[in-house]
This record gives sequence, structure tokens and C-alpha cells, in this order.
Amino acid sequence: MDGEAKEQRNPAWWGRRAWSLLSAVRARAPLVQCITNLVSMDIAANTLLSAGASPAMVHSLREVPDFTPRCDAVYINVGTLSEDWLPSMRAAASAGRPWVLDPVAAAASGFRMEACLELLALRPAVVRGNASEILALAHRSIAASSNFKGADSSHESVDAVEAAKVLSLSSGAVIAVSGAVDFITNGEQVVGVNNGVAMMQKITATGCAVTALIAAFVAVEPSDALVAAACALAIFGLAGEIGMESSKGPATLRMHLIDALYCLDEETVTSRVKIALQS
Ligand SMILES: Nc1ncnc2c1ncn2[C@@H]1O[C@H](COP(=O)(O)OP(=O)(O)O)[C@@H](O)[C@H]1O
Ligand SMILES: Cc1ncsc1CCOP(=O)(O)O
Ligand SMILES: [Mg+2]
Repeated sequence: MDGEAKEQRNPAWWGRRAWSLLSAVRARAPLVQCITNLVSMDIAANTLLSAGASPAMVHSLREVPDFTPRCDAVYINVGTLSEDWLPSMRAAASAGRPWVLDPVAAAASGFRMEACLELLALRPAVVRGNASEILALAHRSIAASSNFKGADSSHESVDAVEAAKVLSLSSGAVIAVSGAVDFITNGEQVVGVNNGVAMMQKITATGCAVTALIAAFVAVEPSDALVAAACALAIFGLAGEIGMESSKGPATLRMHLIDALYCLDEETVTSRVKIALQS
């Protein structure tokens, strides 16, 4: 990116991009095939629907040749990985559609780490994980830290930014590290997203849901996965902020976040999305 283009990417530019991509999802209703974990299916499908996309949880290897080529994007999540599902994931990732990987608990086992690395070699457009997952993938290691928390992060997102840049350069994927600040990198630029509320960590599978949303945004902006991922994270975080205004805890936040996502309007998005180029 040259200096002039960088200059133009001010907060107002990002707000307009986020609104334009959400509007494109609403207008085009991209079909997103989801091969995702059993915990996340409901919230991921509802997140996609409330954003305007069409989710389809299609897992059978025998359906991939007919179904996947007709999808606008594919979302693959290893959260409840089993040997039965890995061939479907490989096939769907190889079907020529833009696709996004969520490496849930990448360090949980050698089997899971190997599966994540194998999938990474199939060129996802975006990998979105929490800081512990991105650090594990970048180091290709399941070495358990003393505070390993499985699907939850035991690191801050800022601690994984350098690892994310290295992983992006080695894999060719845009890497998104979620957390209090979401960081998205293509190995050179790093973009920070400051939307969201901490209570989102207390709802299971919010990470999975936002990765599904990233897939929908990649479907409408396949040529700029960095922008698509940053805007999806900001939109989801903003829905969390608005949802939190009427919530008492995780269960009501889950409901109000989905309602807020459905109701987002141009004024709210352009004035409240907080995305900035970090470097
Ligand atoms: N401390 C926080 N403050 C604001 N938003 C957060 C915070 N932690 C996580 N989020 C948001 O919650 C969503 C899920 O992120 P995260 O909890 O990191 O993923 P995972 O569920 O995969 O561990 C993301 O949209 C992220 O921006
Ligand atoms: C709890 C759990 N166990 C296996 S998958 C899963 C959901 C993880 O969701 P997220 O990565 O969004 O926290
Ligand atoms: Mg996760």
C-alpha cells in the first residue's frame, strides 16, 4: 500500500467500508457452507442469518462435490474435530471456493494440530483464532503452557501480533487474532479493531460465530480478505456493544447481540465502528 492509500484509510473510511460490506451481505445473501463444531452450529447459523447471509451446515463428504462449488464461501472449524469429519474439511477446502479457518483449541492434541496445519496448507483466505490458538499454530506446537485453557485463550491478543504476522507470511492467509482488541494482518499491515465487550467471552462460540461472519464478508469481498475480516470483526463487536446495553448477562447478550446485528443501520455503523491501521 502506498502512502496516499494508507492516508485514506482513516476511521471514516473504515466505517464506510464496514457499512458497504454489511450492505453487500444483506443484498447478496451469500451462501456459506459451514463445517463447524457441534457447540457453535446454532449461534453461527443465527449470526449469518441475522447479518443477511445464508448458512448451510453441510458436513458429509458425499455432498461436497455437489454442494461446495455452489457456495459463495466455506467456513471450516475444528472445534469438535473427529476422524470422520476431516476428509470433508479437506475436500471442502480444496473445492475452489474462498474459505476461512477457525483453529479452535489448536494445541489440544497432536491430531488437531496436524489437521490445522494440513488445512492451513490448503490456503484459507483468513484464519481467525484467539491469541493462544494463533501462537500455537505459528509455533506449530502443542506444548502445554501451565495455564492452557482449551478453547479459551490464556493470552492477550496483543501478545500474538508478531506470531500472526509470521504465520500470515508463511501461509499466505490473512490472520485475525481476536480479543479485547482484534488484530488482523496480512504479514505487512496490521489493523486493530476496538469494538466488542468482554462479556462476549462468556457466551460459548462467539469466536466461532464471528469467524462464520468473516466467511460471509469474504464472500462479498474475496479480493481483500484483510478488509473483509476487519469489517466483520468490527460489525460483530459493535452488535455486542449494542446488545450489552439491554443485557444482564451472557444469555441475554447472546439474544440481544443477534437482534442488534440484524438491526444495524448506516448511521450506527459509520459512527461507531472503530478500526484503525496499527502499522
Ligand atoms: N475483552 C474483550 N473485550 C471486547 N471484546 C472481546 C473481548 N474478548 C473477546 N472479545 C470479542 O469476542 C469475540 C470472540 O473472541 P474470542 O473470545 O477471542 O474468541 P474465542 O471464542 O475463539 O476464544 C470477538 O468478536 C472478540 O472481539
Ligand atoms: C467449548 C467448545 N468445545 C469444543 S468447540 C467449543 C466452542 C468453542 O467456541 P469459541 O472458540 O468461540 O470459544
Ligand atoms: Mg475459538
